[in-house]
Amino acid sequence: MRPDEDTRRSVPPGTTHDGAGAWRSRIAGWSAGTAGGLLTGVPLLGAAGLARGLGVDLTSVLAAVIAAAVLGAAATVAVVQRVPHRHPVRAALLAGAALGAVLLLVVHVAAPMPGLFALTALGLPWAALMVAGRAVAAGTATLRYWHVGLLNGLGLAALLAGGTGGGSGYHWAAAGVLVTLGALAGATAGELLSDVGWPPALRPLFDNATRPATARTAVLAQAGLGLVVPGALVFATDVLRAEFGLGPRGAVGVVGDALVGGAVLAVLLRGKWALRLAVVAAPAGLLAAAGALLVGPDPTVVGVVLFAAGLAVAVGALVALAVSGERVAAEVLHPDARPAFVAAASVLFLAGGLGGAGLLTLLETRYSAGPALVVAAAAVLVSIGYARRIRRTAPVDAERLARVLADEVEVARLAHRGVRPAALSCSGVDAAHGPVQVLYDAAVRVDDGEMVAICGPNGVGKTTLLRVLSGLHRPAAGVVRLGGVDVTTLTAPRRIQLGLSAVVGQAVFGSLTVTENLRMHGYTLGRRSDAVHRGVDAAFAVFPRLYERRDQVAATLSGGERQLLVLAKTLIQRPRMLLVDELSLGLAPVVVGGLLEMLRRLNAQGTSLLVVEQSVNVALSLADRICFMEKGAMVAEHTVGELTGRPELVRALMLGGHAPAEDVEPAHQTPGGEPVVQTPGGEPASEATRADGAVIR
Ligand SMILES: Nc1ncnc2c1ncn2[C@@H]1O[C@H](COP(=O)(O)OP(=O)(O)OP(=O)(O)O)[C@@H](O)[C@H]1O
Repeated sequence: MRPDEDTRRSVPPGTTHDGAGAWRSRIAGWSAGTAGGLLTGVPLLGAAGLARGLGVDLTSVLAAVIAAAVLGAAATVAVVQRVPHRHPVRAALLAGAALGAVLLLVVHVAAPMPGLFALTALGLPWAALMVAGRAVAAGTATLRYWHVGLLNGLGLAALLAGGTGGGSGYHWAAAGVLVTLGALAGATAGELLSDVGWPPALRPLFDNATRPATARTAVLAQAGLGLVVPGALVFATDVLRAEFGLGPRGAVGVVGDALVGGAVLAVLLRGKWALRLAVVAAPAGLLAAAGALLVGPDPTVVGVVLFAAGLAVAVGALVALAVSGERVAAEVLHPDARPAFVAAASVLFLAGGLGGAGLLTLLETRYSAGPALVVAAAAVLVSIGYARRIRRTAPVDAERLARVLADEVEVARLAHRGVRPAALSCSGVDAAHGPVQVLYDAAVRVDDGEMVAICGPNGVGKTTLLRVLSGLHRPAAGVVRLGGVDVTTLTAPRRIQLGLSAVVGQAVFGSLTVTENLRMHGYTLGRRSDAVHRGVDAAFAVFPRLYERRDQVAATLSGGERQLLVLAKTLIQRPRMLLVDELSLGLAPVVVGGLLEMLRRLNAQGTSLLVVEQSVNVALSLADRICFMEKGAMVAEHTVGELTGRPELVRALMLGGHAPAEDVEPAHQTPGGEPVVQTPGGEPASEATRADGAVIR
């Protein structure tokens, strides 16, 4: 498979938010949003009606809905990942229907209606969310239609629950199933009308979608928002009945009105002020709703109106917060990652909604409305914290995206002129080990056929950068390109298949012989038996010393021989680009000399190389160019010609990563001198002592 087949754009042509595709995308966005709102709202808002109809407590019904939705989500994602990606809704529909049928069979004798009801929750809401992810591929404009649809769907669900809430829960359940199936049909129609593609694989796209800090925050904020918005609606319906003495019809009616008010407010709170105003309006609304509870428990008009108004303001502000946060995040995300981002945000929104509905109602029925309101207030505060963080991180992420997009334009421009892109490059790379950030905006570039070395003091992040490049460590930000193709989200095995190999550590099987190690490696790459044998023979031809020890177990090899074996393994991979970490570490100069010779031969055969080296002398004897790292960032870059004969400059770069001011003029202006190193084996010719007393070779 060619690289561009694997990393092709997930947003096909014709899906932009302008031109002929615009109305289709908007219909898809709106219908998917409506379906999502209905499918979420009907089981949640109808739970109280069903509980009454069946004579069971509300918490049990909500628990059943949550369990069914989680099961449905897992099934939907599993099915969608295994069928042709062009028809996710139909696949999800099938999955939901099949699981629902099984569930119906199981519960038929005991309680048919809860089974039918659970069918509503099972899988179907997630189908709508899948559509949402695709619909928004059309652009951020469609996002707005999706959100409007979501509110419409939730409002419709409230009206439906209000209209039938006075009657039997059975009738409600039947009506709910019919309406949700209708909504899903609408979403399917949206899918058919829109030619938006679905990402080839969810996992890497979700990874990508949550990589910039802004997007990650916005996705997490959705969970809190979900908890408050759909969760609060269920809770509010119950509070209106229990505290204000309204009937079921009246309660959902008031909630429906509050939703309409919230939707109007969400539409009004737009632009750059939205994030600022919403963070004030949301707690104010919640406070007003809590204050209304103090006016109760008498069913006074003032109390109900104040409660509904507070709810409307809180919900509207939170939805505005969600939309603005999502829009800001979408703007700092690469267009390829946007659909997955919205899908991830939607899934968390619904998860928060289901969890919130269960939690708030449980607190309210077991204790009182007070603790439930405290939890809702905490969720609001967390969401507000997220909104503030989004404002802080967005400019940095936007700048980074601009750089990545500019890179892409440059790569395309050069390709158009027949110029080959860099063999390997990365830019804007941030990476952390747990909470400790190690790489800061790191960048490196290796041209075709070039040998580049990375030097720097211990612990500055050289190995971490190599692991990011080879796919062994997931960066928090940045982009890695192999031959101009973005491979940031590809796994290490996929990168090996695309020609990028890494020698990191001395990973060999100690109990296997040299030959077995090489064969095993060939098989793990998925090579056929004859190809593996040819690869092993080729490796032995290059490494006669290994051939002599072909039947010796790897555990008994010397350090240098083991390093040779690791290199031989990479030969079997036939890499276009090879990354090597600390080849000379702990080895005698004569052994290092032999290994370097091997690297030169590989390079002469067309392999580009990026080596991490502690020993600047080894780097000087091997590479065309040396990049110096300090505290997780590249601070200097020189050709070997510029460094040769300038030990002071080299020493300064190794000590602090920066060249002294008087020593940065081009090499041809400096007086000639002895090269720092002359021997290919990397024999040290000069030494420097760092501030911490360590000796730099
Ligand atoms: N798995 C890990 N868990 C936690 N911290 C780690 C881990 N690996 C590396 N680090 C830390 O990250 C920082 C950078 O480590 P890294 O190995 O990338 O540096 P380096 O420049 O390659 O160092 P050296 O030249 O000594 O090999 C160090 O402070 C190290 O302690």
